[in-house]
Amino acid sequence: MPHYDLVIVGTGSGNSILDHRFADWKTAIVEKGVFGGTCLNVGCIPTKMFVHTADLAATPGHSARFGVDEELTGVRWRDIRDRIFGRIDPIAAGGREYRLHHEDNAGTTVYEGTGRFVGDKELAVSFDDGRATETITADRFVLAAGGRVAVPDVPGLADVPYHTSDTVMRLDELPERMVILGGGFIAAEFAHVFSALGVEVTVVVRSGAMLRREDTDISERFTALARDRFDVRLNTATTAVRATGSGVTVDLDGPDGPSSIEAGVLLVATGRRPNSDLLDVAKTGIDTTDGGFVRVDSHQRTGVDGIYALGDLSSTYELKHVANQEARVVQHNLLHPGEPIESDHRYVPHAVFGSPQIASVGITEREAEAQGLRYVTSTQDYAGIAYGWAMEDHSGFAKLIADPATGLLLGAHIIGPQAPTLLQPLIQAMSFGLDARSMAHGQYWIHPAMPELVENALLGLPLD
Ligand SMILES: Cc1cc2nc3c(=O)[nH]c(=O)nc-3n(C[C@H](O)[C@H](O)[C@H](O)COP(=O)(O)OP(=O)(O)OC[C@H]3O[C@@H](n4cnc5c(N)ncnc54)[C@H](O)[C@@H]3O)c2cc1C
Ligand SMILES: NC(=O)c1ccc[n+]([C@@H]2O[C@H](COP(=O)([O-])OP(=O)(O)OC[C@H]3O[C@@H](n4cnc5c(N)ncnc54)[C@H](O)[C@@H]3O)[C@@H](O)[C@H]2O)c1
Repeated sequence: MPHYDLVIVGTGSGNSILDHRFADWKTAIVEKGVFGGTCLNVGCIPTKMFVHTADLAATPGHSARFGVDEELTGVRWRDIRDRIFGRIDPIAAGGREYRLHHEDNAGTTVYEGTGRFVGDKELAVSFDDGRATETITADRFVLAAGGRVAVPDVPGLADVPYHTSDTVMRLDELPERMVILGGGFIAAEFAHVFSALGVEVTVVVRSGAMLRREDTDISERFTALARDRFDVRLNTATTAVRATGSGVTVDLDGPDGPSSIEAGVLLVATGRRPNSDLLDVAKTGIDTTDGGFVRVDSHQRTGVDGIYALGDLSSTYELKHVANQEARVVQHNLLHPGEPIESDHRYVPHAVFGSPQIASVGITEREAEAQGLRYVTSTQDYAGIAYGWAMEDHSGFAKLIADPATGLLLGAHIIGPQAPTLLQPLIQAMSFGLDARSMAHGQYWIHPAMPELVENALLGLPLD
């Protein structure tokens, strides 16, 4: 049975751990799918390439108010798709090739199969091509096996062809109509993408708002704007799904009673779940949460000596920048076990790249209330800053939540053009303990640029 110093399961963020400092280690990487994991192949990167393309396609729809009459004369879906994956697929293939054949990886064995624990630090790797299962052991493991799409229990769903974020970006043809189940990140981003490219989109949301985990003001504004663009069914249950003629019929039950929609494509976007069950982590003594996330401490250590976990397998954030940060922590702690460092989860931001964009860090007003904090808020509309006039923006805003005594920011939420870029200095302020007054007054703000949105929001905070 081959024994290693270190085995890494998963080539998403896990693939970034091995570098020249591990050259003397006997290492193995186990990957069941495409090298590079979710973000590169079916997540962040292709979706944002589609989002940017969708932004371009949507431009003629709102250019007339500037006195510029533009017309969208066509969308070449296959060209869009092939340009995007023509860029991504070679990167994944290059990553695989590097680990398999480059001299840097002379000490690394790549197992292109599925790992599953069968005993204490014993991992059985099975292969799709009929090769016999191999069992490997190691002193240390890094579990970076991510998560997968969670498919809801809807009657009939298992019997119809449906898509998920794993497959929908590789469609051969755009459908006339698409039904999206779910009102979260993926629904918000793909509704924008496909609607901008000419597909009639219906979004089915079981609660009363899209993106309801955002600050309520943000979620309400986003939902209102989404309803102007797509058919958004709120407070609606999906009761059944049936295959019909050219696609799928989705039976719904909402505030106006039962209804049905026929669509060429059904996209299921109702969340993801960690792969701890497929990896059978319990067999090596690893504990999981009720949601199936591998339990780790602040050093990314599981309860089993020498086994670390990171990313979507152990983190409820399910964000790439979190997985990457945790991978750096694990890398350090493998190399310097006597001086372990901790992951920093104090101010984890996220962004939703729909239209409009949303970016957020820290707590929402709802959370501030629930925690009984003394707080103040300030909201600045894009419409109130010069660049907002230039953009004719009438719906975006930045909302800040701060401690009135110290001026330290507790949360920052932006909805509107370039929201993630505008949020970054606020993340920096929170991370480095810069108070709102110092941030607003202690530097120049370029006039008349978009960051004046942030400056004015800071100045608007009614601090003590
Ligand atoms: C559509 C979509 C868009 C997204 N957009 C963003 C975004 O804009 N910004 C952002 O921050 N995050 C985004 N995310 C989330 C982000 O992709 C993930 O948080 C991140 O990729 C997680 O990285 P990871 O290394 O933990 O897991 P993954 O990248 O999922 O890697 C896990 C790897 O392990 C392999 N594996 C799993 N089980 C086994 C096994 N038993 N044996 C062997 N190999 C195994 C898998 O094949 C996979 O390659 C998006 C996700 C999706 C689905
Ligand atoms: N820009 C980004 O960072 C980005 C983009 C896409 C995805 N992601 C990551 O991928 C993860 C998955 O995205 P997602 O949109 O699938 O999940 P999500 O958790 O954001 O949204 C899931 C949606 O499905 C609904 N839902 C859940 N179960 C349901 C059921 N049984 N029936 C009907 N509706 C149900 C929820 O109420 C919610 O509206 C996200 O949590 C996020 O971390 C990130």
